[in-house]
Amino acid sequence: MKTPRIGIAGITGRLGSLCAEEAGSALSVGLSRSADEARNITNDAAEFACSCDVAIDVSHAANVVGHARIFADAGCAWVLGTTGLDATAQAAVHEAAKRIPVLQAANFSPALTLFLDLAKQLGAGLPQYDAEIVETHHRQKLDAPSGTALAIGRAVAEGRGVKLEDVARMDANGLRPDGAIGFAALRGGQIVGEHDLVLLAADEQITLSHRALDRRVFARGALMAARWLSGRPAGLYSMADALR
Ligand SMILES: NC(=O)C1=CN([C@@H]2O[C@H](COP(=O)(O)OP(=O)(O)OC[C@H]3O[C@@H](n4cnc5c(N)ncnc54)[C@H](OP(=O)(O)O)[C@@H]3O)[C@@H](O)[C@H]2O)C=CC1
Ligand SMILES: O=C(O)C1=N[C@H](C(=O)O)C[C@H](O)C1
Repeated sequence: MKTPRIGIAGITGRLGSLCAEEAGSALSVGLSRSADEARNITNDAAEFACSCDVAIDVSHAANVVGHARIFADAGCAWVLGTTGLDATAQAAVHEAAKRIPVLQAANFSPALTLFLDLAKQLGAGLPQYDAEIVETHHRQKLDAPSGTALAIGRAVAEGRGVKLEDVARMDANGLRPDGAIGFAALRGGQIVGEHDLVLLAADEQITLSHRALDRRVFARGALMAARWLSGRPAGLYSMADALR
């Protein structure tokens, strides 16, 4: 099978630039708000989508609705790692997945992908324990809580047979309701990404921790996902699907 041509949306960014390095000769095009012909970077999403077989999108949530339509029209596969999506953007992702293969992952790390399974198990096995999710990221990060923290929360909620939207506690003011899943976000320095899931009872607590030590772990995961996704049927896939 031929190597897919890889495009990177957000190619000038912290993660996008590492994805470009990892893609090597498979990199066919980049997308940025500032075109740079010498580096084969366009600012036209439609031109971008026609110049690659699979787009790795690590840009900004504000672009997701537009990318969903443009990538689906062009028929290019979409690896979506951008976080901070609102309900409208998420709905656009679901619509696009009816027409093209889409792999959406808030975190491309293989270990973090397994963490989500463990979080679901812990949620199911310890339904009465207070669940708290603490994440820490570099000072430049725009969205909070992180997409990964929300994915961990969704996994715990799924294990408990509830919807995260019904039990999420974003603000610790007031008495903690039973069954709440709490979130706390810290921002500072150049922390690549830290996530802790803590389950607390009166007589014990358990903490599941993940530390991304090098942002390259995400870039490598994104490239693996892109190679896996290219040529698949339309549908919405996860990192877990790619790692199976
Ligand atoms: N799934 C995963 O494993 C990971 C996901 N992420 C997510 O990827 C995204 C990018 O992260 P990161 O690389 O750190 O961010 P950066 O800010 O470093 O890069 C994002 C790039 O997107 C471009 N961009 C396009 N539109 C906008 C906009 N409206 N506002 C700001 N930037 C825009 C910018 O490039 P230009 O100015 O050239 O257009 C910018 O360089 C985030 O959503 C982050 O949470 C991050 C790490 C891991
Ligand atoms: O913005 C980041 O840096 C990261 N974003 C992702 C998220 O929001 O979960 C993944 C990782 O934690 C790094």
